[in-house]
Amino acid sequence: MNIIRSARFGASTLIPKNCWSVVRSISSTELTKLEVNDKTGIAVLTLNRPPVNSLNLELLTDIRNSIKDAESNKCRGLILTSSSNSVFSAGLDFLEMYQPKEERLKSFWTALQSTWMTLYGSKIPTAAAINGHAPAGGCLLATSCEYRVMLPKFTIGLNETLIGIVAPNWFMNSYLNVLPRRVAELALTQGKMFTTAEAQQVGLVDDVVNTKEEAIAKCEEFIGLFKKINPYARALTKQQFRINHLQELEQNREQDLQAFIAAITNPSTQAAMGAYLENLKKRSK
Ligand SMILES: CCCCCCCC/C=C\CC(=O)SCCNC(=O)CCNC(=O)[C@H](O)C(C)(C)COP(=O)(O)OP(=O)(O)OC[C@H]1O[C@@H](n2cnc3c(N)ncnc32)[C@H](O)[C@@H]1OP(=O)(O)O
Repeated sequence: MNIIRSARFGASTLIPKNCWSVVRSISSTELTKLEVNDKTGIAVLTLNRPPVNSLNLELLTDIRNSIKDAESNKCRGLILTSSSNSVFSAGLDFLEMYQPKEERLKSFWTALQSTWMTLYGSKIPTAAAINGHAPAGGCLLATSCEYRVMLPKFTIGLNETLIGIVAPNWFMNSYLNVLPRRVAELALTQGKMFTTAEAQQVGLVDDVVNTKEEAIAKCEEFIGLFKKINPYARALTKQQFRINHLQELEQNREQDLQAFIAAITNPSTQAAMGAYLENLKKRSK
């Protein structure tokens, strides 16, 4: 086969010459698809864990690997979106946290920490095309990006207090990176889920559009703003804004893990989570 190398996005990428297409798959798993537009160099990472993209150990691991793949392929930016028409991500998978096995619980939280650090600290521009509901961990993914655009009539927010759990510092820091302190405090203490319109009003999302295609185009527009900016200067500037939050978790990973295990395995948390889950199941019937 006639193979050429893509000099633009990394020398290791092999492209069959006769099948050159604008959108090319970089990597894909059962749960995620990472595609790059060869014209723009912008990658789209689609979460694909039906029905609601709840974040379990495997999905978190695939998301982290995909971000690394986008970086190592020298993509010019990364857009996160969902294959669902109604849910961006339902947040952490309750089945990982309800009546858990300790070893799996540890791996799960460690994967979440790593995924967050990789996304929040990514050197390339990141954007979220929020084409569905984004509660809790879904909101964390979105707020870890640099730009958010959302479709109408969905909801987004950190609703942990409603479930009887406390969002860790780094969840709060991601929120505080986009929301004024008072708005964040009020929202977090109430477990508020913002409608799309409310989210735009408080600045939780930057833009609202009607379709997923428009959302991706808006994200591309945002990433395009950096076309003429030196990527090294851009990355270091972003890092200076985020380094304290990243270091705070990096230096306290073990304590954070132990705090999570203690909080989740506490009988009252398990009872609250069980009741929440039951309610969720009832609602979905
Ligand atoms: C260091 C200090 C201590 C740390 C403490 C822990 C901190 C971290 C804690 C939490 C972060 C989280 O992310 S917890 C997850 C929070 N997520 C939610 O509350 C969302 C719940 N889901 C919904 O509201 C809705 O499902 C939806 C709006 C996202 C979509 O609604 P829709 O009507 O489209 O779908 P259904 O409700 O019918 O759901 C379909 C199906 O999926 C199951 N489901 C939904 N969400 C989850 C989930 N997060 N995990 C696992 N499963 C989920 C739902 O039960 C349905 O299942 P069945 O079809 O089997 O009934």
